[in-house]
Amino acid sequence: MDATLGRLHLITDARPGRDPVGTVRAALAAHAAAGDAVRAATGPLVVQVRVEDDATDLDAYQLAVRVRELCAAAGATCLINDRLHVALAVGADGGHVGALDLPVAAARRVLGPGAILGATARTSGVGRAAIAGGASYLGVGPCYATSTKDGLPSPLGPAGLAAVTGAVPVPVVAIAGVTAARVAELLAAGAHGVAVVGAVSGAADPGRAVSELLRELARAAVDHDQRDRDQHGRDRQDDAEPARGGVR
Ligand SMILES: Cc1ncc(COP(=O)(O)OP(=O)(O)O)c(N)n1
Ligand SMILES: Cc1ncsc1CCOP(=O)(O)O
Ligand SMILES: [Mg+2]
Repeated sequence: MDATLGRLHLITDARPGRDPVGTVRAALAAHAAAGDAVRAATGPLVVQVRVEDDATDLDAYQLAVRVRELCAAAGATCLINDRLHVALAVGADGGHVGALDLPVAAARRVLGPGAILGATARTSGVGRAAIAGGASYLGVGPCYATSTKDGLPSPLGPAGLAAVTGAVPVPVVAIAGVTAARVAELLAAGAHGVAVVGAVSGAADPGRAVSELLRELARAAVDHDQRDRDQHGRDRQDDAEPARGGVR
């Protein structure tokens, strides 16, 4: 697992009437104000710059420049959705591609070996192919119904998510319809983290929404690590004990 990939991915909401830069500022402030334990468990905030499909490259670039500056000053990770030339132009940490974007292997060639590269996958087969092409994490969804993107297939739910997380060796970020209340079940299904648009952009207080998401992610990650340690402890004990009826 990539230890440096943060668990909370905030995707910008660039629909008319939204304030993506203000929301990013509020999110970065909430992350900075979170306790040390929460920040240690959740890692750096990841901000993914996503604009509407019909936005111009100039719009995308101008938003990306501002978000990249804010992220750099705060130690956050900045990724660019779809438009990898914009990622290169602003010096982002990486990018995210899906089925209608550059193929993953081509995206890897564009971004170079050191960049973070996310790829969308709804199945383990697509996920494995993306990893073979150079993806460093997978965005898996829609996990639940969402109102911020049209035309998606039916939601995978935690069971569909688990079918992917159980089959791949890279961090999985659960997306669509994610709320703080759903974080625990998503991490229990094997997700490393979550990506959100509406839960933060549509909140009355985006900073507070980020604080709640971080708190739930930290709690679930710590629970999950503890379960892992317990399980490995049991495995070690089982290995040490001779099989029943065996020679003692
Ligand atoms: C973390 C994460 N997961 C999935 C997506 C969706 O990417 P894609 O399928 O290419 O759809 P668009 O976002 O480009 O409309 C994502 N952006 N981030
Ligand atoms: C970009 C994207 N891809 C799948 S859902 C989505 C938007 C995020 O969904 P939500 O607003 O429900 O967090
Ligand atoms: Mg895309």
